[in-house]
Amino acid sequence: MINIILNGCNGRMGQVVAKTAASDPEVAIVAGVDKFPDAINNPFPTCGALAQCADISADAIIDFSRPEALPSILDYAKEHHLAVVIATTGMNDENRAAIARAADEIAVFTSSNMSLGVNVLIDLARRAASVLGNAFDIEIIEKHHNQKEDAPSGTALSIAEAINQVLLDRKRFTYGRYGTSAKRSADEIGIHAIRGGTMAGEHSVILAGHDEVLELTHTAQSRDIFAVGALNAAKFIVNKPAGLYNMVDLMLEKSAVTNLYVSNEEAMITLNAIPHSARIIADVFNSLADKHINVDMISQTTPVEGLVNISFTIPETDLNDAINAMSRFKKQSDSFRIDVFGGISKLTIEGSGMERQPGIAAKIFDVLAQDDIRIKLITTSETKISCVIDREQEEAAMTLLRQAFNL
Ligand SMILES: NC(=O)C1=CN([C@@H]2O[C@H](COP(=O)(O)OP(=O)(O)OC[C@H]3O[C@@H](n4cnc5c(N)ncnc54)[C@H](OP(=O)(O)O)[C@@H]3O)[C@@H](O)[C@H]2O)C=CC1
Ligand SMILES: O=C(O)C1=N[C@H](C(=O)O)C[C@H](O)C1
Repeated sequence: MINIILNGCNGRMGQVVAKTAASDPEVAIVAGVDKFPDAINNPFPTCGALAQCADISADAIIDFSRPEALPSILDYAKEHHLAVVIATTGMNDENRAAIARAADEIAVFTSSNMSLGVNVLIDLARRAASVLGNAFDIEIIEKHHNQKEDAPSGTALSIAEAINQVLLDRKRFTYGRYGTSAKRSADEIGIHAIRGGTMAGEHSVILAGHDEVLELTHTAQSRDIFAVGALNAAKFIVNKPAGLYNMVDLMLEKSAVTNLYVSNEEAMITLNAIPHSARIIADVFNSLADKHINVDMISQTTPVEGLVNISFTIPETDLNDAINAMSRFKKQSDSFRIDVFGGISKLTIEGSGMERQPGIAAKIFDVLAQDDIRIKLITTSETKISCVIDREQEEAAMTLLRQAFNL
């Protein structure tokens, strides 16, 4: 259970976060803070200032209030070693510097938009700008309810900053456009704020070129998405080391491992003590290719006294042909030996966030060690780790890995 102090609890977002938390068994709002604490009868103690929460035991603070609240939040969190989720927008450079300093001591999560969709929009906008950004005009339009205090929205600024990053900071931001000499120049990103009614939030990125327009839009259909995102952020940073975290970190952790699958139609061959010669090694794989044998995993040891071991997997049905093809290399060294492993399974653990998430391989080794499941061959790429194990241990390995990675 994660115990949360909710700053700005009586506001629009504060109330939605409190309601969302009430139906989430993993979190509890243990206290709220707002300027006028008695304005709403909350189902948790509500104080007029964070300092009055001193006797309340908590793990994290979630803040949906005003930038003015920031210094007291950071001071309180540092003093009580709490993680902080800052969702409040309209922060100035001084606020951002204070957040960066606090992140040396505590875990701080910031995002101008806690929804998953907007963070994907930012990624898409960045990609579109990297291809079109110097030839197309880029404009951002945001629409919000008539009670919003800051303009443009924090999200619109995050989108503009992300786009400008890929354009090497070559664009300046133009806020609205008015007048008789308002013709657009090429070095602008236009940012426009619309206010009205109860709109929860809409952000569009327009890339306008000659005779074509690409428009990317995200619409928040309720505030629930921000509340769910903020609670997920709290779950994510509690117990994390001090540092600055954001939605990309959260999404990467979630996507670190997304797939686990097994294939058991392969066999493995190890060529022991083959000369470390580029020509001979090329010939090994040419002889397999000549017999139309599809090689999957390949791993080579570092050379010792001019010899290496090479292991590879092939379809089990091609095993005899492969052994025959390899026997011609017997004369290449006195100690040359072919080891053949049938009855193997290849486990593949996959996830697009893997390359930026340390500890995945360690976790796999740890998990398999619980049942003394020994890896015979391992290969990795940015998004995959494949391990060959004995087929009779396949079921146990799959169960352990599924549990460990919640798959
Ligand atoms: N990152 C995200 O995903 C999202 C961020 N936001 C941001 O969250 C913030 C709040 O939005 P919203 O809930 O709509 O705004 P509201 O004005 O409805 O709520 C803010 C609440 O905080 C109170 N407050 C003001 N100052 C303090 C303080 N120093 N300490 C504690 N409470 C204080 C306000 O009181 P009073 O009204 O009396 O001043 C109000 O009750 C905004 O900056 C908004 O842009 C909003 C949605 C999503
Ligand atoms: O004030 C709001 O309502 C919102 N504020 C955030 C912002 O400024 O970007 C996020 C969301 O769009 C709603």
